[in-house]
Amino acid sequence: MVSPAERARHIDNVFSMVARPEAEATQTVHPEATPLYRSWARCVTTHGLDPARPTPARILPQQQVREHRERLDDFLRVARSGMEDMYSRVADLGYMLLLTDAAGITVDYIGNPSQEDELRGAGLYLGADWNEAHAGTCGVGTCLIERRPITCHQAEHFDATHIALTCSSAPLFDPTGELLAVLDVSALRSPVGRDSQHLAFQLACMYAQRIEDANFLRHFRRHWILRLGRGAGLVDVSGEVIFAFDEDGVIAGANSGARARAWGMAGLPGQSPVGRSLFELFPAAADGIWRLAREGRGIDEIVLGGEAGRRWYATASPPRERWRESASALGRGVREAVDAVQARRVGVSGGAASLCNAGMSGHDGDAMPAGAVPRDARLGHAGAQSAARDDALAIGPVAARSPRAPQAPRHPTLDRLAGDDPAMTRLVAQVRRLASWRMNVLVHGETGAGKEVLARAIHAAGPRAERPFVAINCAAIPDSLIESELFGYLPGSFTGGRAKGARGLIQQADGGTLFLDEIGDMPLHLQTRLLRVISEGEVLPIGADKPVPVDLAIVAATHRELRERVAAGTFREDLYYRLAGATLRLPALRDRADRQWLIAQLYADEAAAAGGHAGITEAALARLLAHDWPGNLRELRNVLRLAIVYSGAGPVEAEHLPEEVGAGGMRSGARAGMAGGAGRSGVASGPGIESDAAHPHAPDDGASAGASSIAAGFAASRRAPAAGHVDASAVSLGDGDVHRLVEALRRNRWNVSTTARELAICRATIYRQMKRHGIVSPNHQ
Ligand SMILES: Nc1ncnc2c1ncn2[C@@H]1O[C@H](COP(=O)(O)OP(=O)(O)OP(=O)(O)O)[C@@H](O)[C@H]1O
Repeated sequence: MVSPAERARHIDNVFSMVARPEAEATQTVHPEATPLYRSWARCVTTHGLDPARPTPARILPQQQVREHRERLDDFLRVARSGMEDMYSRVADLGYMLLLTDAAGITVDYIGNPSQEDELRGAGLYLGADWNEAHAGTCGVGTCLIERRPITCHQAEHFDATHIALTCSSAPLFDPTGELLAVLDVSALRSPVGRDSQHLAFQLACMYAQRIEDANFLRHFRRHWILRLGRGAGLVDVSGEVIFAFDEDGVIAGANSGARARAWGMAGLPGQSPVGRSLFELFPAAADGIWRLAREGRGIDEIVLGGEAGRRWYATASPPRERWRESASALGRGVREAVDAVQARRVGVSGGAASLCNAGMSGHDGDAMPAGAVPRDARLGHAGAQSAARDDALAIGPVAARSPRAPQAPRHPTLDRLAGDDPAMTRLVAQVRRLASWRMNVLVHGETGAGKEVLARAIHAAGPRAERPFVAINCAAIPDSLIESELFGYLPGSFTGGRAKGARGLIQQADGGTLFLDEIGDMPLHLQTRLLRVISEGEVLPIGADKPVPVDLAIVAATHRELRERVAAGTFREDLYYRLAGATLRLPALRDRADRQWLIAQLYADEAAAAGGHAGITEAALARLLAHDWPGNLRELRNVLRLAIVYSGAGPVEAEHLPEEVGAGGMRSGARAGMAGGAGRSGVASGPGIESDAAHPHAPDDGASAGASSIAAGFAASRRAPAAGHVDASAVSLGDGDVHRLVEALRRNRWNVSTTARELAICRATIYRQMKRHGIVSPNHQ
């Protein structure tokens, strides 16, 4: 209990400190407590709080607490297991734990049930509001503002009702770097000395990091993971630095440690590493990282190049989710499949592996492009594989003796982009003509159709090939960071910036190509600044008063219909015309006549990376050709990669493919027809003259209308909303994402949790999207 005399002393102290100049006041306190005294000043001047007028704990009603909890969704489950573990270590010391969201509302708590009344009275309870504006200076509220761990011990609280408490709080960030929650360890009673809380503070930091990393790994469960640490012993379980990357080595996510250190480690100026290639960041370690990732080996020591060539220990692991999902779908042990591949890789003789090699012997063991193997050799190989297997090979084996040397992924050049698809051939021919001109290019195409691959090929084919290619995903960078990422900033121009300032991505692309992916998602105010960059040829970093000249070729890409966005007023028309010097439309994979060629190309790539493989049977190829590939080339690559693993030493057979591949999904053209022509291909010389006549290979709307039951469902929904159908008036049918969402919901019988897991987004997002687009489950109509 706090005595009246202690209260009075505290109130006097707060008033006298707040009345003094900040520099003078903070000199009198523990250096780690200075943010708390800044908070006292804010409480008086900004929040209008009075330490003499106690504010009782504000506990939100259950319904509101539920809403706050729902917004955090799966994260809460991850956090809960971390909290339970932490609580088991601190319960005996009289501590309890709170988890608040970014608004300071307590969304979870664990405390001693026998103290419940006392904890509730002190606000250490579910639903309590610890936002500084309400509760005054406190661990959670001040941590939310400072965005760093903090201890608020006893009389460092602002409100006299809290001065018996001690609280240590640490922030948790989501995978994009947005503040998500605060983990707090508090006690009703504690020794007077602040140092007594040192261990509680360290535990809060450690568990916050663990929970954050667990959430990061859950979020990126479909990505490859690279962990780096300074000590070999711990890196496997708790890398200080974690990157998630895709099959091309492009970084999709970086944990707090990686965001803070990536560029220091690489010896380059500070920017978000997201969207960069790991191999661009750490060229010296590229081979080592790739080998670790591919071969799933244990911990390796690598030299990254930056930080004066310091050594780091690294582990890399393959995507967790894809393996698990497919393992259960195919009813087969992952271990067994991986072992088979590894046996082949290390050249285990005997059994299927040697038979596979024997079948290849007439070809000197060289890696052959898939599909280039003579027919009789393929049949001979298939016969050697298994007498019981009567399915002939449609795509031949890739030699086991010449695995692709571990290396950074290669980007296909223009001549590798098209087989005999007339629209793609025409597109490539036109890109060749465009490449030597200084013209901005806008690429339309569905997700995974190869927009970035095309952008890189354009860059590589032009006079800027030796200069930088800088890619930025406008949708992946949080709004709060995109401006500084793009334009850079001068020292001290915003809170949280680096002391030395940083060059923006635009400046880094000077002389080369800037690839702006998902340009349709760029916020309007940044569109205005980008327009200036393009029209004036100069960039104004944040905090600068003089612009810096830049020479850029810009390739922008989007899966949205930008012209619709212009019409809706969400995309600047003048910027659209600046970007669309030439507009290229990449066809969807299902619309391409060279599908088989592409399957062979990607298979050859994947098989070589796996150290050789035995080919693809005709039955499997038939399924691959029949599939409608909503995820386009990215999906194809993933399916082939996994099939190679599952098929072990034998060829890929139909059973090695995920169930949905070629199992009678929507047929070619249907989805593209509904998606407002996103699947059309061709090139127009300017945005104004694009028309269907310019796209002889555009899908025929008539043919697509009745194509499948799902398409028919959509057609019906245009006429009258029906059970399980979208209210078409509320939906932009040009938006492929909406279709994908509805399809996923249907596939999962409108189970939002299962759909959320499948699409790797949180349930709250799905509910939001359903509401926004008027998607109603049949159960609720
Ligand atoms: N022509 C190609 N040859 C080989 N692989 C390709 C080709 N085009 C695309 N890919 C593969 O498909 C994947 C997706 O390609 P890319 O990232 O260029 O697609 P995107 O259209 O930019 O996707 P998003 O819309 O999601 O940004 C790449 O990782 C690459 O492996």
